[in-house]
Amino acid sequence: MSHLLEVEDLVLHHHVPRTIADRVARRPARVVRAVDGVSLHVDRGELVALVGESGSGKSSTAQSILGLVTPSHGTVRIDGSAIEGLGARAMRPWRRRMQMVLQDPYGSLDPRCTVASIVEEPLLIHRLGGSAEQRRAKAVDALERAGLRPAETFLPRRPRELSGGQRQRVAIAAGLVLDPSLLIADEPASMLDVSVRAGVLGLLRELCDSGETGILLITHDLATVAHYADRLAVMYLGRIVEEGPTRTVLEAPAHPYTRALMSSVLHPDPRERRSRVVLGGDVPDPGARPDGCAFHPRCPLADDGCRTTDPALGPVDQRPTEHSAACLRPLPAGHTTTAPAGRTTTPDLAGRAETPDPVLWPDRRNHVPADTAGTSPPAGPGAVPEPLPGGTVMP
Ligand SMILES: Nc1ncnc2c1ncn2[C@@H]1O[C@H](COP(=O)(O)OP(=O)(O)OP(=O)(O)O)[C@@H](O)[C@H]1O
Repeated sequence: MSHLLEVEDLVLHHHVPRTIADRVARRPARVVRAVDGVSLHVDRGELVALVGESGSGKSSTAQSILGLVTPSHGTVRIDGSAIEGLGARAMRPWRRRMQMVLQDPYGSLDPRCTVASIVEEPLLIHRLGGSAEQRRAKAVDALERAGLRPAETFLPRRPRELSGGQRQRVAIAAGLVLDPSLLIADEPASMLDVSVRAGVLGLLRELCDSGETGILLITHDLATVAHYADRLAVMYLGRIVEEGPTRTVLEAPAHPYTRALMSSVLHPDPRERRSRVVLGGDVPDPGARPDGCAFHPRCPLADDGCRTTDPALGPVDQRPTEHSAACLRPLPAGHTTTAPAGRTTTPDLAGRAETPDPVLWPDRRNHVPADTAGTSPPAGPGAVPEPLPGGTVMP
């Protein structure tokens, strides 16, 4: 059976025009490989999180899926039908089925409009909804589904009269009014207070649980999605470097980049001391992708092989699982690996063996059974923080 959304080998290259300085220096035009061969799928009732640092290509992936930009290569299928490269007219019915929720509930809503007109507008654009009464009824239904109850009391209000969380719910209602099968939410909670974030993300989870909608949630915040996503796809420099069921990836992050993202998440218990690796440097320029594994300049585990071999996304384990990583030395839970020096050991992010972080470098003895494992990392004896190359360690 076909997936609700299936993306295969998606590539988006931006051709950056030469500046005067480039011409003077006789530098060629640059090609930015914002998306560099992404494949993923989302099913109905499923919330898939696309996670990565700023500049990793998450928004470019979303825009390519939605047809807002034309991908250079690859296939995007909705319920088995290929939609990439369709013209505006042919794309119209598909646009209705794919709605986007943007990051900024302050900027995305017209301050002059009432909630009623904001939520009814997509029906008018797509010439749906019938009479004014029918459109109003659909708007009320969408607001209720977005958790704004009683919906009638919100209809005459303007965005400035609403809280940040309520504005984001209005934006979600404006997407829901078209009954989309796929919702792409680009950092929908990142501009909201922590106290209302959970409400908005919980709403997205509820929409998935109703079974009709699938959601691709784009975020840089691994901690937030841990509680809501069914599957994670971790993106680095235009490619997916690790993917799998959320619990599997968080319990046994196989790619050093995923482990570094996890370690940069603040732990709620300040008494727990464990080494946290905050990645040094920025995502490299996608116009000058490093040779070999693109993560190797920031990876303390990189060896000569990583500098020359570009690893493909492949299964982490020999057992049939959905957990994949693009790393020459992926580390599932309890695994040991050969450190650069040739010893068989469990290395820390610096490649040293003596003080493995029990959370990021799980050991079989610390393994948390699946039924007791929550989304927060298990407590364990804390390693004494020490500076690591390529990053900063914080207690
Ligand atoms: N129109 C464009 N022209 C040239 N380069 C672009 C263009 N749009 C995006 N890029 C580059 O493509 C890369 C990926 O950008 P993208 O916005 O998709 O990343 P992101 O992971 O969504 O980041 P953020 O979370 O900051 O939005 C970045 O290096 C960005 O500078």
